[in-house]
Amino acid sequence: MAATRRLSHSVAVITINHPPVNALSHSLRRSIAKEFGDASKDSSIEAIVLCGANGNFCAGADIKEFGSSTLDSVSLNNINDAVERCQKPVVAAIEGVALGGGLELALSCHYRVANVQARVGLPEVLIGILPAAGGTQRLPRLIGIPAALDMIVRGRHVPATEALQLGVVDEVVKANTIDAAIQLARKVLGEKYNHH
Ligand SMILES: CCC/C=C/C(=O)SCCNC(=O)CCNC(=O)[C@H](O)C(C)(C)COP(=O)([O-])OP(=O)([O-])OC[C@H]1O[C@@H](n2cnc3c(N)ncnc32)[C@H](O)[C@@H]1OP(=O)([O-])[O-]
Repeated sequence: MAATRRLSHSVAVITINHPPVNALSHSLRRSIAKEFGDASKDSSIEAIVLCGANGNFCAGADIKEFGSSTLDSVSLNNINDAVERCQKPVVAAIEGVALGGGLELALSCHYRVANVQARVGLPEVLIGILPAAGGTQRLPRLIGIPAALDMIVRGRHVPATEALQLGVVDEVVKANTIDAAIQLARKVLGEKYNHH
């Protein structure tokens, strides 16, 4: 399991890979933090796209690690704060599911592009916990308190088209989600240069 990085023009594409659903295990979090940190510092990189392998963005915390005493040296909160603070535009490309900590990671990105088949949600309540990696702050900020509360207390999976209407995602595409995210990043960069 690892996050890998490739370059498309000046956009770094970081792929989260932990089959089958890219659950955020301790070692995956370390790997994301490393790749993201390196991309943030690399002066040849102007924007970053975060995406998932295996047809999914990320199904959240690794349930198989719940109750284990692994020292949490790289918390998802640390990663999310670094993503949000990044000086370069960061775009999430969401295929499959972005659930729980996976959606919280996507919410920390500056923009979100979703495949039309994707689903997003905060299902924590269904397993007796609350979103704890920024979702209870970032989601209401993005879509307002009533809509965010509805998602948080019901834990339902919201289809991409509804997520677009609610404002959880910025764009929905039928195919080539990662390419669309790269395009969006390049468009944002173009706007930045046009304003200077
Ligand atoms: C870090 C900060 C705090 C964050 C907290 C959270 O994120 S809380 C929220 C945490 N997230 C959730 O509560 C989401 C819970 N997951 C789901 O809702 C569904 O599994 C699904 C929609 C992701 C896929 O549905 P589907 O019908 O297409 O497939 P399926 O259900 O048959 O699963 C396929 C395989 O994936 C495995 N696996 C799945 N999720 C996890 C996971 N999180 N972990 C590990 N493994 C996971 C599953 O065991 C199975 O493995 P197996 O047995 O083949 O070796």
